Amino acid sequence: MREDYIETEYKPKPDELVCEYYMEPADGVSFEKACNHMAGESSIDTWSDISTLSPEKAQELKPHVFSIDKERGVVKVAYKQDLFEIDSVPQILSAIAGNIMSMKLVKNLRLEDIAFPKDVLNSFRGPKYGLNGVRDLFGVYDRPLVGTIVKPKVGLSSEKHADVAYKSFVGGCDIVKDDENLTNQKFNAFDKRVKITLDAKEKAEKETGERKMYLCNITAPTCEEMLRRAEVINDLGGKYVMIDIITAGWSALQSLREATEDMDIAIHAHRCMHSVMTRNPRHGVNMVALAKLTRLIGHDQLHIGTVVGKMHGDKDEVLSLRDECALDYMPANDQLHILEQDWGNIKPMMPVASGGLEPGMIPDLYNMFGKDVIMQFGAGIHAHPMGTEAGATACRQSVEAALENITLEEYASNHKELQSALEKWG
Ligand SMILES: O=C(O)[C@H](O)COP(=O)(O)O
Ligand SMILES: [Mg+2]
Repeated sequence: MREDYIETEYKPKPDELVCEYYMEPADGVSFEKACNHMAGESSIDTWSDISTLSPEKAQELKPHVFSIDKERGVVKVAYKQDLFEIDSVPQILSAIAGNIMSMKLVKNLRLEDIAFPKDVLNSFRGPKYGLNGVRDLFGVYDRPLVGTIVKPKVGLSSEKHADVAYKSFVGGCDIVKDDENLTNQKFNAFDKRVKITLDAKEKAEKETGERKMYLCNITAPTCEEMLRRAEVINDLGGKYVMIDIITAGWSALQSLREATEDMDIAIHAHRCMHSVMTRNPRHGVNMVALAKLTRLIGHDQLHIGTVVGKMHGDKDEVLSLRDECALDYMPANDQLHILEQDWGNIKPMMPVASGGLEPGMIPDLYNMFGKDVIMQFGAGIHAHPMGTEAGATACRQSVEAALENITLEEYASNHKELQSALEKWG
């Protein structure tokens, strides 16, 4: 192992990918030694001197640890883009979040953020629709979009599923989506569900005069089957697919984005299982890095948390995820471990707030997110005392109250669905 990767005077070059890490060396290991091994193992080096690594090659490709803050455990590394297959998220992650996460020399290691150089950005498609394209799909520009997740998560027949979707649509939902663990089970097979739920969507569109979308989960055992399911939806005139991004895997996400280039299909990204990597603040991968990779690949909308709902994620974290989805230029924020990123031609993604939400939370969500968000309610609609349709209506009423800056109590006085929701959830 070479021990010359630390150069705190070094300034990253435009052809380098920069990573920020949080690092705790193992007991008895110096911070510098851990830095050198982490930078080497993630690029050109290994645990002992290797005669096959020439000084010239090392000079050309060596990583630079250009910033160290021992007190906070923060380390920044610049990697030459030639180290990577620059249009492959799996390969990039195998380097910058691969073996290094398992090294005995570090007690804890967390990839906080990745800043992509121009050539990497340009080798990915980014979202086809993105935030503004999603708005165009609905023709809705002046309010947050409202969605539901059919509940129960699993167990309904396809017919019952389509009926719950229909009631949600006519009650006021713009979006109905499958839950993350509903794919192609015996009780509710994919091909039947997608057909009759899209029929229910069309019926509701005719009755309400609003554009509606059904986000069917195409997560599948193989890429071939996932793409077949996307094609079925496209052939039926569906405009959306949903995918579980972590369990499906990065190659599947890239394959899906490539395939949808020739379809009229937007992609909804559900992040279930992300907490295996993102929840421990001292080890793993920050959700910000995963969100940036999802945007780079080109999914159109992503779950980012709610602050007020049932999942972990404080306000700072959720809002920096929102910004990383939606801004064209992300300024650096040292405190939040955010690196500067100019997104160039990569379109913004629509942020999605979902998990443990009910109508009474909408004004808080609106204050935090503004209009550019999809708010999704599972139990917050299907556990409404007057039923699914009224639950959806209560959500739309709450959005109206938030937009008009009227208290929910006041608005509820002549909107019975909202009144009933407030009585149930307080
Ligand atoms: O996938 C999701 O985001 C959850 O299923 C939301 O459901 P809930 O609103 O009932 O928590
Ligand atoms: Mg869910």
